[in-house]
Amino acid sequence: MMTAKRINPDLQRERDAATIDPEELTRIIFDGAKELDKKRKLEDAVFNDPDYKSIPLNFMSREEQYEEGIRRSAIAVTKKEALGDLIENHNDLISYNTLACGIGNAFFLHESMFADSIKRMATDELKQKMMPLQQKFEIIGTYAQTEMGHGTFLRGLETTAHYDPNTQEFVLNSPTVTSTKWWPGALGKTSTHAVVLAQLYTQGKCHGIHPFVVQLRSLEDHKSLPGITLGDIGPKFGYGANDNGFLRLNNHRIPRENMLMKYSQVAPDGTYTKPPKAELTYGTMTFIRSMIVRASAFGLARGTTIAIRYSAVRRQSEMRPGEPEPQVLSYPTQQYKLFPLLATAYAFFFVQKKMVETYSVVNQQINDGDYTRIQELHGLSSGLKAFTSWATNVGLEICRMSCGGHGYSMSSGFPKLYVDFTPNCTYEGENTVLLLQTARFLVKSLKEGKRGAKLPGTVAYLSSNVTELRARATSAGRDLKDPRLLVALYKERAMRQIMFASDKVEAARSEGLDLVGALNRASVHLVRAANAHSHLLVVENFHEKLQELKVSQKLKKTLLQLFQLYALDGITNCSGEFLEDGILSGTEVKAIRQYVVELLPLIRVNAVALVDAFDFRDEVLDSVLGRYDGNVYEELLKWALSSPLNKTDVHPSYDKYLKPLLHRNRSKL
Ligand SMILES: CCCCCCCCCCCCCC(=O)SCCNC(=O)CCNC(=O)[C@H](O)C(C)(C)COP(=O)(O)OP(=O)(O)OC[C@H]1O[C@@H](n2cnc3c(N)ncnc32)[C@H](O)[C@@H]1OP(=O)(O)O
Ligand SMILES: Cc1cc2nc3c(=O)[nH]c(=O)nc-3n(C[C@H](O)[C@H](O)[C@H](O)COP(=O)(O)OP(=O)(O)OC[C@H]3O[C@@H](n4cnc5c(N)ncnc54)[C@H](O)[C@@H]3O)c2cc1C
Repeated sequence: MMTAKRINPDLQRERDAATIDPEELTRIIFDGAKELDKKRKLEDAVFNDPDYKSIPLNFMSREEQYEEGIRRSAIAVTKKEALGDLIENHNDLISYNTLACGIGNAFFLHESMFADSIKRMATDELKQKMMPLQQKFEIIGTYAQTEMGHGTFLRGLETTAHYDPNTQEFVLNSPTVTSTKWWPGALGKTSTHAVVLAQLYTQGKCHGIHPFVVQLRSLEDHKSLPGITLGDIGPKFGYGANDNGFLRLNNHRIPRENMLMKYSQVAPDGTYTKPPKAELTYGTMTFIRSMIVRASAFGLARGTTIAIRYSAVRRQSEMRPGEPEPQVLSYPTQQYKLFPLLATAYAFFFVQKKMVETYSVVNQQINDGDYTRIQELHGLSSGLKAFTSWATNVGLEICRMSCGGHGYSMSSGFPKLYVDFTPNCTYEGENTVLLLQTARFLVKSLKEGKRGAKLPGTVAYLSSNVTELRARATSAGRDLKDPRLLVALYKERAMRQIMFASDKVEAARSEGLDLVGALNRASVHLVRAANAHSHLLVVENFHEKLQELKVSQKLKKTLLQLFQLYALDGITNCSGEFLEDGILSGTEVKAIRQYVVELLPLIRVNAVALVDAFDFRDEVLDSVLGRYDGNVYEELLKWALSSPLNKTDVHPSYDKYLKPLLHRNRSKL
């Protein structure tokens, strides 16, 4: 990671003063020395390969970005084969693709949602036919669910698949403008196939949305097939290299076997068999939601790395005449902007591990036909996806602004980081909608808990009552920095928010509203409750990790400080919810505000080491401000000089427009 170049002395001083060894922490983040070694070898394989060099994305047109994305994605597939053991699991594959494809992985959906849908929901016969083609990249697939008119409300999708028993085919149609599939990644120009979600009609009855494998383009010349109209939806906020697309189907026929029929079936004569659980169709979305928690951790880690390194290098404002200008990292207000986000990034790293573990356990149970934990997984993944992606989205903007003017330059890396991250709040389930799903599960769990039912792990606390929770908090003592007390406080806050929202639902019900109407009337409270619950899970999990980790005393102390900062700062940001039921007194909230300020200089000692521990190579960070060597100013100048506008001293527009303007009165003189 370290280059032979001179390290900026301010940054070097920060590293020399650190009390922790960042490498010890890096090994924890990346699941041990072996995995870390693999990650670094993968990075070497990509960054030492000249085929993966591109000119900066910011200097390319959209068409050039798309072509470059395809070029890199295609060579990544072939080069991957030579990497052997370096790609052992799904995480390795994602890491490799992210590195290799750089500006945009054209095959993300091919290897995730398309492959997962088939593995999860196809019959064995269809799997045997499709999976080798998918794995060998003889076809390219995507996931076409969202339509122009509906993304959230899946039951409202309008694409139809009518079964024709005479030919044993489904006939697919886009009956309205709003039924046009719209947004799916790699749909416009790249994919040859898609898993298409459509309303299934057989024997004159609609059975709701079901997934079908549909071929879109010829495997000979890549032309779209008859009955298929495809295209790119145009430039977006970000993701310039990706061809998010539209699709219209006009009497397009596919064989009956192309329906994903593991759980629900249409027999050759058209007889329909429903799935054991309708939600099984939604499993692929749950899988990606759990991955977005990981993306949130990495996104915030990247933003804080840039902002904290740059803040150590940047000096601004003589405090007293003649004194050296301080590093901006020395200002408490700068620390207050950045260190809670740094602590949040660590909290998210730990919770994403928990999310992935829970996902794989429950997913295995589902594969084995045990559906008892589907709802818990849905509540957990929806809540954590929304909670973490929103926090990262907000955090990245704070990081950018903390870099002053240079944060606004593309060279900072923030514009691309932000525009590519922010759709995590929208795709794979819009965040408000997902928190409402979590809340629905919480309200139900609270009710069941009151009836004495045994509740699953993440909501087990809802079978207690607030008096018990308060007693537990009291027995933890009243040291407001004690992790056990902090977890107990968050638990009571979540419980009370859930109770409050549930009471509002009940009140609306008693006024005669049906459940849906009552949930809608109480929805603002429900979102708050789901947020409080997800916040608790992050805090509680961080605390558990602190207890489990076998690390040096110095690192333990630093992680404890990060935990305290995360938990205490979280309280100050939502203090109303802790005050309104007397969970904390006004005096205690004021004390907590002061503790947050007191933690800042303690974290400062290790701030640079803590971001170094995220182990982003400069090529990955792609930021002049966040460089490991801190040589920001020299590189800013180089970056500007490489701008195409600076290719010539006099731009052609001078002769076209400026000269006629400037010289227009000359003849008159
Ligand atoms: C480093 C890592 C990199 C990673 C990078 C990532 C990049 C990613 C790139 C990605 C590119 C982007 C790719 C894309 O964007 S792909 C498109 C993604 N689209 C969406 O996510 C659509 C969001 N909408 C829905 O999911 C549903 O329609 C919702 C959930 C809103 C409502 O649904 P619906 O109106 O039908 O139903 P209902 O509310 O009456 O509820 C009915 C019942 O169903 C249960 N239920 C609902 N859902 C689930 C579930 N999943 N598991 C288990 N259960 C579930 C629910 O609890 C309820 O149960 P009950 O209460 O009745 O018992
Ligand atoms: C970059 C990107 C990539 C994408 N890739 C894919 C892909 O590969 N495949 C695919 O199928 N789709 C894809 N999508 C589509 C994406 O999944 C949807 O946009 C997303 O699910 C949100 O749905 P929507 O656009 O209908 O939003 P809407 O539901 O229209 O949301 C608009 C507003 O309405 C609110 N709202 C909606 N319903 C409710 C409710 N019930 N209660 C309260 N508030 C509500 C929302 O909170 C939001 O504020 C992609 C989108 C983007 C931006």
